[in-house]
Amino acid sequence: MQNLIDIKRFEQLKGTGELPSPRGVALAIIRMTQVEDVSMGELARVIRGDPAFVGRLIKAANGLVGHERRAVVSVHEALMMLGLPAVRTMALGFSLLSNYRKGACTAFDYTRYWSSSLLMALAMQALARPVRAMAADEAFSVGLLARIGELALATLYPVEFGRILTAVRHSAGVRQADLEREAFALDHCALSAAMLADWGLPEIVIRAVRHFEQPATARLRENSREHALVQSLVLSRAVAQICLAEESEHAALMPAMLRLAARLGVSREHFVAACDRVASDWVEWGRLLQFETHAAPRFEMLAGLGEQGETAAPAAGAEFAQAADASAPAAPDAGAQPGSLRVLVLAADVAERQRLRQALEQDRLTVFEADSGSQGIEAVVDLQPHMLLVDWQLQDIAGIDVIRSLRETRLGRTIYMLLLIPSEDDFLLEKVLDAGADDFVARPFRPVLLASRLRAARRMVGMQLELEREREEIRRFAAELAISNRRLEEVAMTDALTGFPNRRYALDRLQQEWIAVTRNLRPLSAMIIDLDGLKQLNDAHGHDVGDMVLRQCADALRGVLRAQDVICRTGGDEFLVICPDTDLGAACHCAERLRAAAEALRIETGGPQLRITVSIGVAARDGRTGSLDALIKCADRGSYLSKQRGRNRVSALQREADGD
Ligand SMILES: Nc1nc2c(ncn2[C@@H]2O[C@H](COP(=O)(O)OP(=O)(O)OP(=O)(O)O)[C@@H](O)[C@H]2O)c(=O)[nH]1
Repeated sequence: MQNLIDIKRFEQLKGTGELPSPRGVALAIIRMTQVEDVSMGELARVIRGDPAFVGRLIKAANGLVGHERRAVVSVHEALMMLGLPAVRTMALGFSLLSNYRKGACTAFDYTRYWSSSLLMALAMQALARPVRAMAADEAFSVGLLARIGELALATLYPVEFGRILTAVRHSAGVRQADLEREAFALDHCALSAAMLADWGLPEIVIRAVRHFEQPATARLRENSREHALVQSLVLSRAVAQICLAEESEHAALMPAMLRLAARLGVSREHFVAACDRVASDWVEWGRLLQFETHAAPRFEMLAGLGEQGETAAPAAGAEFAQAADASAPAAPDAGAQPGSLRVLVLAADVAERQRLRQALEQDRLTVFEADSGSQGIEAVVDLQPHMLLVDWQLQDIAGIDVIRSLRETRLGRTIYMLLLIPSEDDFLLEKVLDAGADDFVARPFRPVLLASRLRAARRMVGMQLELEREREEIRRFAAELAISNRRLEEVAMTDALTGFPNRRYALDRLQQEWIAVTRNLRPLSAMIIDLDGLKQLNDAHGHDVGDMVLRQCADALRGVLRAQDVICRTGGDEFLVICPDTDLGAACHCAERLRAAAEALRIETGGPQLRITVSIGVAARDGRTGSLDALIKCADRGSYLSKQRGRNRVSALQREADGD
């Protein structure tokens, strides 16, 4: 991760407390789903607290079911269908969507941003099954959040980011990411990736989000899952762009999209049907989220145009055309086999290319063509073929020079290269070997000979792919180990009853906050919350009921907590709340809200309805609390004082000492 994003810079931005972040019920859902043993029943109960989220969750689950099965109608079913990780990320996405629909950056079109993100979410979901880069349930949220860095920049730097957007709009050739790096020391792609990493999304997703706007820079292996994920994002972005584009631009955008889909192994028929479904789902989602969605294009019709319009220029400003390369060499028809090997034929003569294509296709290879060296090298980067068949002389350059320069690149070293030579002459053969070709085919070109050469090529490519698969297995294994280590760490830091971070986490976190505020002289407060009379409740109703009281009280406190505060369970009936960037007055105000929430709570036990109150002590970092220990003790004494004064109240020793 270190070389993907500048962690230090991200921490600075995070430290401002102004990065888009989830709130309220969504925050509660996210915290709950971080705990492995959270029950579906508990989760469903919290989710029902947000009727808007209920609707969106059920709708997303129905998007997965497709039309073959009975529709999902309850929260419980939706949870079973989607699973915890997907629900978690979905809560995150929808919470951001609800809370950041408007903002201060006047040049940033918030509605269009979310409309486009929603389209990407739907397209990712539709592509997940045929492409198999990731589970469809998670794909939705990945699409929704893939460009969150832009929203973050609009939120953090409304004026400066607005200026950049305006500059990009008015001057062709200026790249948004370059200007962002100049102004903010990181661009929106890096920021999106850092935010997703911070929210705990899997590493493969983070890397894909980091690179999908400039896939060529990522240098990914063609058959890897990561490559498929990046390309799915590129394609989903293209679907979003075409849905939002003017009608006059549709025909120009379609061919590149169809080519990309074919390269991902998605047949034309399947892709067009998926796009039409995305377009109609988008309109429905628009209604649910109260977004304006205009009539989406009819993909069926555009696909027809795409067949005739392969050479049409991309529309001005169409970002996708840059990523998908509208001038890519002629791709095969939808017949491209998802698992078949790709061979790129570089030959100047059209008739010869045609003959080679026939022979290669008979051998079940997927054939791409180009006629010049420069076009060929671009095509190699774009298509990453398994084999290359290069003619002795191309339009602009000798075949051996193409091979030689490709062999100097990492990508070129993995391709099996055959050179077509004019005759089987010793001098030529020496040159072939010198240039780094793996084999040759001499003229006059004989299909039987080519077939035997291809057999050797297949064996070599097969061995190489096998090796890569093994490497990928090892990488995946290492990643799984890292994830399970992380889970263990999380479990060790989490209180099982409430799902809150535990005492160990609280002290670590408080220590970090203490160091941070000492450095930048910002306020910091803490509070100790102690439940009143839990022993009596335990004695009267049993320990199980005592547990219910603890859990429901914890939920109530979490429900009214501000987004930046962290609540932890530090003892049997004791909680610690860390309030960064908060002075004593503001902390007392929060404490009062927490106290009132506990008092208003009616605890359902399945038997009698119970009530509980809490005693709170508040302390802020100042000259009198010169150490972390002193801060905690001061808050603790405050809570003791609240008990002494009759419970159900908030006390702050520092405020009393100041006579407030
Ligand atoms: N049900 C349940 N009870 C717990 C848990 N942890 C601690 N307790 C109980 O909480 C009670 C705390 O008792 P005390 O410290 O006397 O506090 P209290 O009864 O809340 O009374 P005051 O704090 O004086 O208002 C004890 O009876 C503990 O057994 C738990 O996880 N579940």
